Amino acid sequence: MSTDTPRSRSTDEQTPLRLLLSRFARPHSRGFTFGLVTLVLARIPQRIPALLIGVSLDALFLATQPYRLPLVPQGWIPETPTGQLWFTVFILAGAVLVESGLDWVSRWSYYHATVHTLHDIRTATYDSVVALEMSYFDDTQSGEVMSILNNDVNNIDNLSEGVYSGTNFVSQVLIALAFMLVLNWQLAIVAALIPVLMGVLSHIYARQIKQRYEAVRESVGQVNARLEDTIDGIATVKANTRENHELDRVTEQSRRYKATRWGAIRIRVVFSAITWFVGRGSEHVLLLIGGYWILVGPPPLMSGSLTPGTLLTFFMYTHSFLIPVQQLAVNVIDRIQNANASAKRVAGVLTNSAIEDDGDTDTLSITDGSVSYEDVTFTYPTAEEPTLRSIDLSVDDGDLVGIVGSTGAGKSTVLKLLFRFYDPDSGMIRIDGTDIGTVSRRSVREHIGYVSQDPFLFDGTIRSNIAYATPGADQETVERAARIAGAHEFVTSLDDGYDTEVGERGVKLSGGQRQRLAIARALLSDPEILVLDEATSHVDNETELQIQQSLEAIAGDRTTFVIAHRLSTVRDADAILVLDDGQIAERGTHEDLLDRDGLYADLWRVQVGDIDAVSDRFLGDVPPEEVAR
Ligand SMILES: Nc1ncnc2c1ncn2[C@@H]1O[C@H](COP(=O)(O)OP(=O)(O)OP(=O)(O)O)[C@@H](O)[C@H]1O
Repeated sequence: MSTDTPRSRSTDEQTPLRLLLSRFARPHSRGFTFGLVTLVLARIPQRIPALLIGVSLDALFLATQPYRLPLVPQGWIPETPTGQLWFTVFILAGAVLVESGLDWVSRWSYYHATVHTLHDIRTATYDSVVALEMSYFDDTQSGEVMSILNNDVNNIDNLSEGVYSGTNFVSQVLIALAFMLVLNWQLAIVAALIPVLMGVLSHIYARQIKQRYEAVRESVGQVNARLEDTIDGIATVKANTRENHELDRVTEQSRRYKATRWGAIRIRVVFSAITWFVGRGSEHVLLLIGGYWILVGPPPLMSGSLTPGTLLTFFMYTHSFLIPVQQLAVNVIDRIQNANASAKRVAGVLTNSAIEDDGDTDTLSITDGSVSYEDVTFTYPTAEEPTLRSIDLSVDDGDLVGIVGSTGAGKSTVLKLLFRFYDPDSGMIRIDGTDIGTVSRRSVREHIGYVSQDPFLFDGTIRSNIAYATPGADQETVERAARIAGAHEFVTSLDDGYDTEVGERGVKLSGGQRQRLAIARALLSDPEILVLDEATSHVDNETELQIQQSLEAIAGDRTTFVIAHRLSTVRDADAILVLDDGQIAERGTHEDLLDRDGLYADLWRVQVGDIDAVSDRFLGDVPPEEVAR
């Protein structure tokens, strides 16, 4: 877990944006503030050229006014027109220089703070995602999760951009208006109507676009989920020649995305046109009022004089803030609403209450590794009926327990509860007498080695995969684990041995090879309890025999659970549990169970090919494809 961005859920009802600002932007507030203050300061020199040009027009070219500048002592201004021209150009150059310098430090500071904030949001969101309970991943497609972690986090950049541009545009307008007020306050009030009008329009726009952007972000997630699904299953798609079917499904999602996106763009285009028209029209009204004032005299409700130079300055100011005001009304609102929709999805993860180990600080300490289930009943969050009912079992430390039963009987689920991937509805699971529901999940998992049905290898070398849970392990220890798992021989036959790159998800290895590496990985950390879930399902008969023979070595003196479809794998187990429809139907050693002549005996007969001896009851219960397995 990252230390600089602690995983903490907000308890109060914050809006997504506020949550992100208070949690992630605040630590970088100095960079943001400095960036915004210098941005605003840069707008002052930006407004000087229009003023100077107006004054020069009146004083130098029309010669109707003396050369005078607000706040500049008259003694500083040269007396000759040529001197005044040089003075004008000198100040213009100085203004541009100061503006560029301030803009440079402003961007540097602001964007530096932005990339750091986004980095913190990204890592904290990832941290929160991996901390979520398994049920979140059961309900959410991985493409959707990726879309939040990637697209939505990146999209929050729009918020930073929006705030920066918004501050830029607002300060451009306000500072221009301040200059205008000094020059001619009456005309300045007319000019101020333009941003006010735009403000009203942008308020309407913001309300219209909000929901549309939320729909867009949602459909981006759905498109990603669809794409990821088909790319993950590309071999199945090709083998079943379902490329066209998948294309149709992707096209359908993409069509939905296109429709939501177009809905947002349409509104944006319409508002762009309206604001542009209103802005331009207002500018022309200002020109009309100013021109009338110069040619005829002050219009109604106005008094005093107006020079052509001042009107030119006004015209340049209003013209220069037309684009910012229009951008503010549409683009900035657009960016902020777009980012807001993403912030909502990111905040949904950050504030998700289904966090593992939330508040569980006690840790499990294991001395022996005995395990007991006491009347455990469990229902998957998305299921209606319990998957496990009244499971009772007691395993002494060091025992090897086989778990068998037909497909879907609940074998994997029994052991998922041991890892606290889920907690039981009722009943209790104890390890060495401690109720695992009272200690942190991490501490439980640290003591259990796990080889799943479909072991996952990470992109990297064989060595790094074996040492995944024990990164500091030396070569000798890695090799020892690989030998026990029956992997050393094939690894050393590869050109690069333990340095062989396995490819994404281990695609460059066979299923059996992946499984053996996963067993080596589980053994390396020398856990007190080991869970092998169908660890021999992908291996050939020869390898299975090897693993079966070495099962004793693999199990060592640790408590070991082996889920097996091939009953031969567990025939020497200290105890075999036979699961049927979420309940333990039978238990005992291989011989006990054969003597009992129940479900296990039938399963055994099927596996040794003695189909004629299988009981009618079993044939009635079990679907034909299961008999054939
Ligand atoms: N995440 C889940 N959400 C809802 N139901 C689930 C989930 N995982 C498994 N199930 C259901 O729970 C039941 C038991 O599944 P489980 O994987 O434990 O069976 P199993 O005995 O290990 O089967 P198999 O031998 O085929 O691996 C099945 O009906 C399955 O559909």
